[in-house]
Amino acid sequence: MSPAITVSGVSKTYKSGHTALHSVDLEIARGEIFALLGPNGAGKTTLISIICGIVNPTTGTVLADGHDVVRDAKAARRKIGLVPQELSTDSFETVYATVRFSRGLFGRPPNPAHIEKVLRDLSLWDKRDSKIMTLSGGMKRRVLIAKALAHEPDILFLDEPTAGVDVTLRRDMWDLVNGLRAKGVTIILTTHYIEEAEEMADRVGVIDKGRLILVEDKAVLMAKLGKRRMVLTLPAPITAVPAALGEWDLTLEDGGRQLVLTFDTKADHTGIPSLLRRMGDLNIPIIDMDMTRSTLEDIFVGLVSQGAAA
Ligand SMILES: Nc1ncnc2c1ncn2[C@@H]1O[C@H](COP(=O)(O)OP(=O)(O)OP(=O)(O)O)[C@@H](O)[C@H]1O
Repeated sequence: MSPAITVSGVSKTYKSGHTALHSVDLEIARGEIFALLGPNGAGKTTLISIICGIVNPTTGTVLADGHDVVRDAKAARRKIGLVPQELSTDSFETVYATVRFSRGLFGRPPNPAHIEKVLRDLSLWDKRDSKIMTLSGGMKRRVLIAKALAHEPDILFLDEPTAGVDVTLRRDMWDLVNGLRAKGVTIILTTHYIEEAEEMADRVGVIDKGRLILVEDKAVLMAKLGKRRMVLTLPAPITAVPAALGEWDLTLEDGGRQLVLTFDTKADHTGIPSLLRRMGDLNIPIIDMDMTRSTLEDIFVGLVSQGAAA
């Protein structure tokens, strides 16, 4: 089966001369939930806008469900729903009319049962006759999602779905994403929130300064995330890890002054109590003990700052 999205060699230089994307390649499988992480200005919105056919790439091609988003724009767009960051117009229309109209835009026949389901799923049914301009920010955000789902897209883009939203909407959003996942909808979300990627994504991509610098299964990243370090500071440096401590995953750092144990927090045994007992038996003194953890955030910040140094 062909991928849901194929991005090949996509670059974007705006009229201002600023290059927002440098030759991005990315494949997204059907039914996958893909989180695109990156700092402000990294190029996330530009990439999404190109895939959705709103912005033209300077070079490269994008296929959505096999349709070229520039040459075969109409067919590609029918497959795609986009939840943008902001509601661009404060409409006098009602919620129901707005969402129904969105469906019509994509040439889909009317389906009141589907519109009702979408509005109910998003707790908007009671507000169906309200004018958009009278709604709270959170409710407007729900309308954006309803509009994107009105034409039953196979691929849904969520651009910063939970930036600045309250906890209830955030939870509803996660439930909604899980419901769509169960139906086989492909979901691509951009986010600043690492925990959001951890909660929802199958795969994570990190974009920095217009370059996709990492694409990885979340499980692999979480395995890295699960690593912890216990740092034992010794009163005097040693030249090698003592042979009697060979059964633990130990390394020497800080010129032999620190003995570092790396362990997996998810493992049944961290090895800490037995190591400390053995060191006591061997009369190896310790003057300080510290725990550090590598998180997805660390991995992300590390990658992005490496990019900054380059
Ligand atoms: N229409 C435009 N004309 C010129 N430059 C633009 C335009 N749109 C975006 N840019 C620039 O391109 C870069 C990438 O912007 P983009 O909005 O894609 O980043 P982002 O990762 O989505 O950031 P954020 O998280 O802040 O939304 C930024 O430096 C931005 O200023």
